[in-house]
Amino acid sequence: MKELKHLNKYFRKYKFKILLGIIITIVARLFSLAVPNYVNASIQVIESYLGESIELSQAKQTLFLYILIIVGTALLSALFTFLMRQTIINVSRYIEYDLKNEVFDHYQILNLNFYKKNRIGDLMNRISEDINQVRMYAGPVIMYGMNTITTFVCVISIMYIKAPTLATYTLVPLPILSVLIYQISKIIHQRSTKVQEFLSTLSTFTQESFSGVSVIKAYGIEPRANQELEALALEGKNTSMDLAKVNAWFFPLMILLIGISNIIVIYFGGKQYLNGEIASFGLIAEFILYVNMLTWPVAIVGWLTSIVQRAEASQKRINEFLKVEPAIKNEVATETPILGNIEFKNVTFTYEDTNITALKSVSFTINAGETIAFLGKTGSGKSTILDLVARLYNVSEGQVLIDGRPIQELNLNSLRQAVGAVPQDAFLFSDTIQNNIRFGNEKASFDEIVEVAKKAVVHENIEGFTKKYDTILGERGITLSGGQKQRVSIARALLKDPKIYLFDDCLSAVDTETEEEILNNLKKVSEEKTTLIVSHRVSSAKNADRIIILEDGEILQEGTHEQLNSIEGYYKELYLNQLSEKD
Ligand SMILES: Nc1ncnc2c1ncn2[C@@H]1O[C@H](COP(=O)(O)OP(=O)(O)OP(=O)(O)O)[C@@H](O)[C@H]1O
Repeated sequence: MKELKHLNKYFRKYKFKILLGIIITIVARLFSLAVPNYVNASIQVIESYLGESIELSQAKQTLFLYILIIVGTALLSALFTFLMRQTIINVSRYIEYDLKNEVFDHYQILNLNFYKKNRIGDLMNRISEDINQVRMYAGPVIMYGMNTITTFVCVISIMYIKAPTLATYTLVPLPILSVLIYQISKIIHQRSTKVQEFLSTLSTFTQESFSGVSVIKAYGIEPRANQELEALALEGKNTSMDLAKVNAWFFPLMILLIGISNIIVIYFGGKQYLNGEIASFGLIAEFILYVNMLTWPVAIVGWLTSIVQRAEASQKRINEFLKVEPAIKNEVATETPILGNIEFKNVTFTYEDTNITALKSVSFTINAGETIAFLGKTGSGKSTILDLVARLYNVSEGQVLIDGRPIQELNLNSLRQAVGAVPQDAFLFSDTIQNNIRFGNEKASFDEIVEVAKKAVVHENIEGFTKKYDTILGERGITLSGGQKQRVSIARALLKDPKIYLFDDCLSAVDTETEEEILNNLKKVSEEKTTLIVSHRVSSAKNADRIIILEDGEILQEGTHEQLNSIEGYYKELYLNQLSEKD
């Protein structure tokens, strides 16, 4: 129960609702307790009439009254049972909502390394399936737990007050039932965990097959994919059958034990009645009803125990992530305006997960308003520089300074607001094109969106779609070409109108003519902005104020196009190569 303590703050938050729920539960049970008593009383009325101690009309009148009481209390009990669910189950839904928000908010502040270390499926599972298990603890366990305790205390007390010997005989099978159900619940739990794990494997497999369907088809490996799925499905069938077998024992066992208890009541009750130890056989009927009232709570004890165990395991998984401290924290409460001067002072950066040192003692200065291009072979550290400017990671050694201040002394929000990043793999949401661009500035008008789309040279493409800017993208809609995606992503950054632009190889899928047009537009837009362009093409870099060539995380060359072109080296070679390719 150590892990579940995390929920105490929520229990405190909803304490009045929970208290009300508990009171309602007790009231509901008390009303239901009236039924067996009046069934007994009704039988006694019939006994009295048969014994000729009361008249028929009097018997009818009393019976009518008792039946009204039985129906009335049953209805009231049903009403309060409904209210019980409405209060306690609602509280569990509130707690589920709060916990989901807490976990999601925490996910949001964790940095990219966390997402590298953990699989998306696992993150999704913890925020959905695990929280659902925990909800079962916060709702049904409290509700059925209270119900069980109230029923137990009241029913057993009444039974002992009315007929202690018969009560003892009647209750004997119940602990056996409880232990058996607990054992079965445990096996059910183990086997359903296996089924859950299997379902997770199956959904990962199918999701990958659907996402990679074009590769599967292109390589003609459908039969292999089918075989793999068949093997998985067979395993799934076996695990599900194992679960079904043990599930099949649950209800027959309960019915058997209820039956045994009923027989005990009838046998011993009947004997006692014949011996004159109990006054009326109405009491036997009353006890049969009590036994039936007790059976479900007894059976449920095992079920509740397994829910608590499952919730504890799930909360442990949730707590593991909640305990992860964000590596990048906002340490400055007040906003810090940003002008756009950037300085790298002997920056060394090693990726934690791969231990790759992507940058080795890199130093350069970029003045606000300058455009700098970064070129170099793949893996030379270009994208890493952009990530460090946006403080997606903290540097390992050295310092990144923005406007002369260490980057960690800036308000993180102000920094991220000041940066307009266009990543290498443009990510677009399953939404309209318009909303995808508006992501850069929620308040932008439609005209402003069109204007940036024109600058990113994607307006005409968008106009070509039937629904134009309302075209839905992604899984539910059309798939844009790589170049179109990149340009929508550029439009999004332009709409943000930031102080610093970070363009990470974002024209790689665009033909050179369009590239030129976009670069000309960008030049106008980014005149007063600090612009960092990462590219593999000289055409994207040649107009920059300065070009930095990286190799293996170190600066190899630095200068203007003319300067670098006048000396032998990587840049000139690349320029000549690309020039001849163009010709
Ligand atoms: N998120 C990451 N986790 C671990 N290692 C990384 C990560 N991103 C990059 N690396 C490694 O760091 C090195 C530099 O990568 P980076 O992406 O900065 O290079 P790049 O010059 O932008 O390459 P490209 O031109 O192919 O985009 C590479 O060796 C890469 O494998």
